Amino acid sequence: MLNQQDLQGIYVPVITPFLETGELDFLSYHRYLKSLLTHEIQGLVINGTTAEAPTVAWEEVVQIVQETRKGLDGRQMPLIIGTGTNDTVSSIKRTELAGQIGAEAVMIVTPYYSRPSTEGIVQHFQKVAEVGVPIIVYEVPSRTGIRLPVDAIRRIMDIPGVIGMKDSTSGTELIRSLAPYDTKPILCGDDIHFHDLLCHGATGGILASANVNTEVYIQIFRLALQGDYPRAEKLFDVLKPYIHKLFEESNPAPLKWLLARQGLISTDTLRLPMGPITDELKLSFDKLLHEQHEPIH
Ligand SMILES: O=C(O)C1=N[C@H](C(=O)O)C[C@H](O)C1
Repeated sequence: MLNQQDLQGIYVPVITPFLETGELDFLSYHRYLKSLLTHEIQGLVINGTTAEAPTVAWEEVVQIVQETRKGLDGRQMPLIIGTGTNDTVSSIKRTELAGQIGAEAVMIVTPYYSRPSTEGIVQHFQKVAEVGVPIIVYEVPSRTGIRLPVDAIRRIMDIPGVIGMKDSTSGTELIRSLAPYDTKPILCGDDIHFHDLLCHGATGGILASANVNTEVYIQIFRLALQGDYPRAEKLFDVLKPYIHKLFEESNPAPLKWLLARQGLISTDTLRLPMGPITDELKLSFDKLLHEQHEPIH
């Protein structure tokens, strides 16, 4: 099981490759995973936003975990599984099941859609934490429609079993508000703010864009760890145009297109209501890739 000290470095949220028919494509998954695992990443996040969690059934998540372990071939690497929903009971059930299949931690998103009260949200995290699998709180207002007040985040972070947070709040306001307190580790979950958050004490990131240029992300993290933020920023500036393109349309559609273009997955198929990127983005992404260098796997 993960603890607070483990929340350091680059965690990569994996995609879920599909065949054109919409079924899971494990041939592609293994090719993609093999390439990813050539890097010294800290761990993998399965069933996150990047994995299209809303359209992947739990039975499929179990299969993906099994295939991931096969791909790891004995290598020790933490697997974090996304088990948060907007229903406390189902989040508890999924967290129990994730624990049974060996999740080292789970990622629990702020419950969305039903607009629960702050009190209800704190209780949601308390109940899920009682399962006993370490929790990474995932705060992503742009997707959930809720921005938790700092007090509530502090209460949630204080829950035993919560080991840290993935901050996707688009900026440094939250991390700066938490800085005066002895808070648990914060991982950046908003790719374009990775360097900014490192400067404010983030201990790493869970970054969809680190599926490509992975080595550069690792270097940026290492430079920040040494306190060399200017060099880290120089490297990060190189990544910015890619990050902008990867998030110009909903993640993970641009990422899947890019991985398919690189031959790592066989198609860029997404499950509806998600769909492929527009021709305009394909053209402008191609232009970027020709002007700059192709990303490093
Ligand atoms: O799946 C994830 O984990 C991530 N999802 C975010 C999103 O798509 O909103 C982006 C972040 O890079 C990681």
